[in-house]
Amino acid sequence: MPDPKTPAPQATGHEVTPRLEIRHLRRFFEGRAVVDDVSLRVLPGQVTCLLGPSGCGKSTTLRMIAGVEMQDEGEIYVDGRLICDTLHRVPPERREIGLMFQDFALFPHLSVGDNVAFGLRGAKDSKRQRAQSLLDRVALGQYIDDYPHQLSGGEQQRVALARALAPRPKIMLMDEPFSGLDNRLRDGIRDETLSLLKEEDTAVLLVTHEPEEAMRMADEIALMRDGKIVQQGAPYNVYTRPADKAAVAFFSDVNLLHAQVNGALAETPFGQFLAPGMPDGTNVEIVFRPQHVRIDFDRNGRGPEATTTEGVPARGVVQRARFLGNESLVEFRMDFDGSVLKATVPNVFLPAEGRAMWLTVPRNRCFVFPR
Ligand SMILES: Nc1ncnc2c1ncn2[C@@H]1O[C@H](COP(=O)(O)OP(=O)(O)OP(=O)(O)O)[C@@H](O)[C@H]1O
Repeated sequence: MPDPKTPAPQATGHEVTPRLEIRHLRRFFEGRAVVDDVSLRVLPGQVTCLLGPSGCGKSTTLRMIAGVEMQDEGEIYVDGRLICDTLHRVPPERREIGLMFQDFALFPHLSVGDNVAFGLRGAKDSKRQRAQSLLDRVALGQYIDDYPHQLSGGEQQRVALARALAPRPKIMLMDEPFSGLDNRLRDGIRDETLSLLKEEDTAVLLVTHEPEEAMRMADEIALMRDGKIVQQGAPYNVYTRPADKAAVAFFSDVNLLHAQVNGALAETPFGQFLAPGMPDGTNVEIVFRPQHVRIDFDRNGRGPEATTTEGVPARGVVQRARFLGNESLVEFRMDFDGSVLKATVPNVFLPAEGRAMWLTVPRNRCFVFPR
């Protein structure tokens, strides 16, 4: 058994002790590291989203924290106490960790109230009281004596949430918990869930492959790829200062320009881009999102004046324009090399096919990465 007094090695007197901390977790399947040196911390009342494409190792990470899977390397700490390394492990039921998965299963033969109270100890009255207060909180108080089959899918999901929260877990692990819900229900349930978890000061580690869900829910996003965390930070920082091209592309469509560095500058048809610290001859990709492309009208064969912040305009011809509801997507075939660049514009903007327009790329919205 790990010594419960063993502190997390980096804990100091001044910082808040993370509710959950994992250090250098590794898990191999058939010789392949599906979780490869993953470290992260979640503070009380904080939501961290483990975000990444299918198969990148998110669920395996969660299963190791829950204790249903054993890591090959690394340690797990709760409130600064070691609960699991490769030699010792606190069993899952003693980790004070709640689980909520997409395929939650309520007990069909138990009432809603008994489902919520299932993991509780103590007197019947106090268990019912706790169940009632949590059900009230998820707006299902009046269904305490009903049975799961009498509730809708979304309502059952809220019961599952109340059940997971009932024992007041220190940590809640959630694996795509909202993906089974239809869109109309999802936003409301997500927001309710979040406020309930914050109110209980629970540390949440939520796994999702949907960037919008992570942006909506997370205090911190840990972007995962091929078993590794490639970037970690507040949603705004991960979105606006992506670590690499794939990190940009995970959140939105991207446009790409290829160039070579000369004197710390990359020359393109949109003018020069700064490439600080990159040696001459480095092949780079300039990456920018369609929403940041500026569109200007053609003025007798010319575009707007070049500026240092916007660079040089390049001419393109509208190939296709579609209205997507909140925005319009316009695809341009560019004169300089025949490639297609995408631009999105709020609301309705549907220029005719074949119309010439000028595009510029604001420098503060571009990312220059070595290829
Ligand atoms: N028990 C196992 N035996 C062998 N390979 C496994 C096992 N469990 C997971 N894997 C593999 O490990 C990799 C990571 O799986 P994991 O379920 O953690 O990914 P994920 O990011 O959660 O994906 P998804 O979102 O699709 O669930 C996958 O390639 C998967 O096939």
